[in-house]
Amino acid sequence: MNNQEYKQAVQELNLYAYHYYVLDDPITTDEVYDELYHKVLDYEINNPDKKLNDSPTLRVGDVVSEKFVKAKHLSRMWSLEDIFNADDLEAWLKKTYKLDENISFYCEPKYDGASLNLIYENGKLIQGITRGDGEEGEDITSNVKTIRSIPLSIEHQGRIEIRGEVVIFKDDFEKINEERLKNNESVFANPRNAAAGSLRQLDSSITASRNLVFLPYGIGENTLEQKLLSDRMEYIYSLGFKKPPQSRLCKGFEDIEGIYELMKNERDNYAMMLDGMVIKVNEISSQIDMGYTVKNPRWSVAYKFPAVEKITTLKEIKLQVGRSGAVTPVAVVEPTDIDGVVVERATLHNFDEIDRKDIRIGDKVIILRSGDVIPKIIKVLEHERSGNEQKFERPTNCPVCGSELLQEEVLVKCQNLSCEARVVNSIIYFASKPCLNIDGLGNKIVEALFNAGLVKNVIDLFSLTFEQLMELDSFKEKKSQNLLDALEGAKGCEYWRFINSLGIEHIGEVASKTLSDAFGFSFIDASKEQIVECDGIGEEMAESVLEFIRVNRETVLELQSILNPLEPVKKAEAEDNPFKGKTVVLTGTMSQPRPAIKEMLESLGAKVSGSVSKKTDFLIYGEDAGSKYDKAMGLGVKCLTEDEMNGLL
Ligand SMILES: NC(=O)c1ccc[n+]([C@@H]2O[C@H](COP(=O)([O-])OP(=O)(O)OC[C@H]3O[C@@H](n4cnc5c(N)ncnc54)[C@H](O)[C@@H]3O)[C@@H](O)[C@H]2O)c1
Ligand SMILES: [Zn+2]
Repeated sequence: MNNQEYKQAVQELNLYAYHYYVLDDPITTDEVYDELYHKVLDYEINNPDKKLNDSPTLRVGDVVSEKFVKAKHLSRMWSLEDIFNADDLEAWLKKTYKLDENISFYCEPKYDGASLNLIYENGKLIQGITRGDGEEGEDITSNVKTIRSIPLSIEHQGRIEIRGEVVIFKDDFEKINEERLKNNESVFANPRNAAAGSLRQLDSSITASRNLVFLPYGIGENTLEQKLLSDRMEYIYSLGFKKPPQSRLCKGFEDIEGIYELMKNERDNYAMMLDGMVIKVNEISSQIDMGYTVKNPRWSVAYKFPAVEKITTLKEIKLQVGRSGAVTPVAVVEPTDIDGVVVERATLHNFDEIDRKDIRIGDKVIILRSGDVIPKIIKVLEHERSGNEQKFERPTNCPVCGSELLQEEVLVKCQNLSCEARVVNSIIYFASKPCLNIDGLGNKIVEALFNAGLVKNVIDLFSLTFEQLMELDSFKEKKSQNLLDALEGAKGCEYWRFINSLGIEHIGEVASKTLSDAFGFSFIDASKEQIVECDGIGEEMAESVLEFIRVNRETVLELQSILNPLEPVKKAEAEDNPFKGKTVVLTGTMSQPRPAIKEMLESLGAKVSGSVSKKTDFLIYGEDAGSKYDKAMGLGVKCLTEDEMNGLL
């Protein structure tokens, strides 16, 4: 890097930082930012006399937005030096041991959110301030007071600054985006932006609606006497703050690498996004001796995880037609390795989102892949356009059957009930695990059956003959017989499976069970009033059921007579007990398989649900409980061990 390039890089970094910190709308990935930042840092080490005053290496964060009233921190807030691999760690440890040999390390997750400083005096929360430039930030006290994991009063009387990260849990983030798509609003790029943007709202009621969570990671000004950071943090948790989902005291390199690997491998299972692990010297007296650079503590470092966001090129937009006829756009991108997985396709949500973001073929885009969620395009890099990018034309006809498409609110739908895509996908759905669970009826086979003209709907499946199957390519005796056996085996299924397999819009496994339990075979004659009385079934779902039955009554009856499902037995009313009528979630390893415990609880009249929400009454946890436990604690749900549960019975 020469001086000219250095000056340019500083400008570029400052522009990135402004979009990231002030506007909460980054225009590049952390990876690109970090790489350039380190080049700038190297240049400055070699050319200290050329260092620019506005270099990002000299500053924490960015200027404070004028939208808010400014407020000073009692003691300064810092950034963190970052490292990326075992060699960096070794070098960092060497440097740190030189300052003090007798140290140990406290490791905890690096949360990817927005930093916040809380000031308490005489046991009362008096101010909440964003980090800002480290000296002063934005006074967002009224927003902060809406966050339920921030106690408004604590038992500690002395003046104290408690620092932490404000995050949005990953599944809340998905829900917010789903909701925004439904309301025709643009989606948040990632949980970090959503958290930072929600925290820095001028209208506190918006902050309050976003389910933000505060995780403390440090202490500023204080009068504490504990000599170890880990003891101080324990004390903070005891005041009513959330604990990290993982933390460990480490002696040195081996220990640190061990817990780093563990957190990195588990990162998808935590409720919140992590972008690394933070290592801190545990002895407070050593921390004080080591002190700070202009920007970072010398006693701490961020050990980053591999990036989950990458820049790639959008090559093509393909169209997919689902079983409901909904046509969705799918992005085909230049194959890109993200944390060990090559990503070639990404979701674009819907056509309105393409228009809103003005996504064009040939654009450079940021894609995010985290956990098992489908990779998404979260951002178009408009400033990188060459002018050769092509606008995408919204389809007017079904890409599969050619019939005219209809716009239904935010969805674009093929109305043709015998459209191959609709038929094939609905048969695949019919045979899938949570429906009739018919082995051997995947994509390829259903397509072959459809193309041979043997199957035009699910009822046709049950008149297939051995001879017909044998005439198909790739079908030999065994495969043909297996398929016929599997179809025969679907008969006599549980009634809820039958309901679920119909593919009624908005009616999934849980609702199917509810309807089956509530109505049994008279499900088909239930009225809207009766249906909405069921727990967890709203107006929209009820209307969807009625509309489906109205149109498909004959088919449903015919299918029922073919499948001959078991009539659900009405459960005897359970005797009074602490779980009756309550919603319970199970997590972790227990003394018996979870389905057995689920059944036991259901027989007591409890509803056992798969995910934790505000409506959950109890979480019952076994060993190695992960994100569900964190989430339940965050929401204040009563958490019981298996023994405690048994104790209540
Ligand atoms: N994409 C972009 O355009 C862009 C622009 C600027 C900065 N960035 C990103 O921001 C990073 C630099 O920003 P920074 O100065 O905020 O530093 P940082 O995010 O690397 O580290 C410091 C911050 O980490 C947070 N943190 C989370 N968990 C913590 C824990 N357990 N202990 C201590 N702190 C914890 C705190 O908020 C703290 O202020 C860069 O690495 C870059 O990836 C990206
Ligand atoms: Zn079609």
